[in-house]
Amino acid sequence: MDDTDLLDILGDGAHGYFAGGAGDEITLRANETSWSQVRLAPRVLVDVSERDPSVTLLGKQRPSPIVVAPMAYQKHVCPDGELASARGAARTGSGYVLSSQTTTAPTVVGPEVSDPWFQLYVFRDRQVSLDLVAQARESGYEALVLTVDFPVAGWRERDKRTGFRVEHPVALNLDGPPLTTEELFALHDPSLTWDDIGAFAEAAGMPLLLKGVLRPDDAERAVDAGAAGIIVSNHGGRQLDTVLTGAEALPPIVDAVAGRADVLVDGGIRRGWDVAKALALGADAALVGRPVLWGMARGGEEGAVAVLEQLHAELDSTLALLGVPNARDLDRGALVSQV
Ligand SMILES: Cc1cc2nc3c(=O)[nH]c(=O)nc-3n(C[C@H](O)[C@H](O)[C@H](O)COP(=O)(O)O)c2cc1C
Ligand SMILES: CCCCCCC(=O)C(=O)O
Repeated sequence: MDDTDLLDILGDGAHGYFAGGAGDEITLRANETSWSQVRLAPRVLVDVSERDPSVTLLGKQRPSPIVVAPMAYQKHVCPDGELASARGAARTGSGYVLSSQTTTAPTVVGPEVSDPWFQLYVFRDRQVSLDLVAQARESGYEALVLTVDFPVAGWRERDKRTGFRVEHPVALNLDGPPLTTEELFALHDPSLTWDDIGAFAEAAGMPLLLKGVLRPDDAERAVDAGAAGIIVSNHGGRQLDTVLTGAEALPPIVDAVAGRADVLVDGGIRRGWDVAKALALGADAALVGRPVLWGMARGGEEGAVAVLEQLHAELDSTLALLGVPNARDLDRGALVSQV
């Protein structure tokens, strides 16, 4: 996809922050290529005249397996910020996760989309995080996504070069001039451990998902700690460079979890057939990040809708051509290694 216009639209600082990854950006690139290396094995002569992309998530039927990933500071992408992405999700039947680094209040975004989830970071001032949990619960969010792959920020050379400064996330109630990403990231609590997860699960009062898990043993520990779901993710290649990709990490995690919790995946999902591959490898849903931001940068809410509509149309085409008309029937039998 030609994205040379994005640098002009966003400028060097914002473009570097939103598009960039950690280190040499090896994982950032691998995220996309590893989906393209998973090969589909279509079945022929199947009646595909009716297709159904719906899936079950947290015990509830959802119209789509596509979920908009939590992403920070969206007013730097387009003036409507998180309202544009949330409305895009609502208009296309996609799921939606609001970042705790939102530039639009959770109370304002929540009513725009059905069954939104709220993503949480744990700050050094734990009360700030607990207040956010209470706010999410009172605003009707369906689930809490606790991101666990950010004890410290990744080594992000683009941000170091540009010194990009961020409009304050509304949920943090900060005064004063905009901060650099490094200053904001320093608010994180690097001492968070498994011992703390139970307390957050209890405070949540709603299903808890852990986002940023890449190992089967950690996934099992998350389930034992009470997680209702796991999001297999390397944070879009923005944390530790050269780690494994979502496509690589997913199958052993699905096997380890063995149906005891929902498993979602993200990183580099760019096409509807990537979504189908994620489901075939055992995911219950797939999150999409940057493509939604690029739609917003080009066309605000309409741009987000266009990106999500295209992903859904590609998924529909994949279900038909693969000979698996119902997304919930996708399994490893649809992949080359199983033929
Ligand atoms: C600009 C940007 C900001 C992000 N902010 C958050 C965040 O606030 N919380 C979080 O859990 N993940 C955050 N992520 C990670 C995404 O939720 C997701 O894991 C990743 O973007 C998926 O990869 P993709 O962009 O290749 O689709 C962010 C990603 C990007 C690109
Ligand atoms: C306390 C600020 C943390 C913001 C992290 C946003 C993010 O996840 C990312 O940039 O990646």
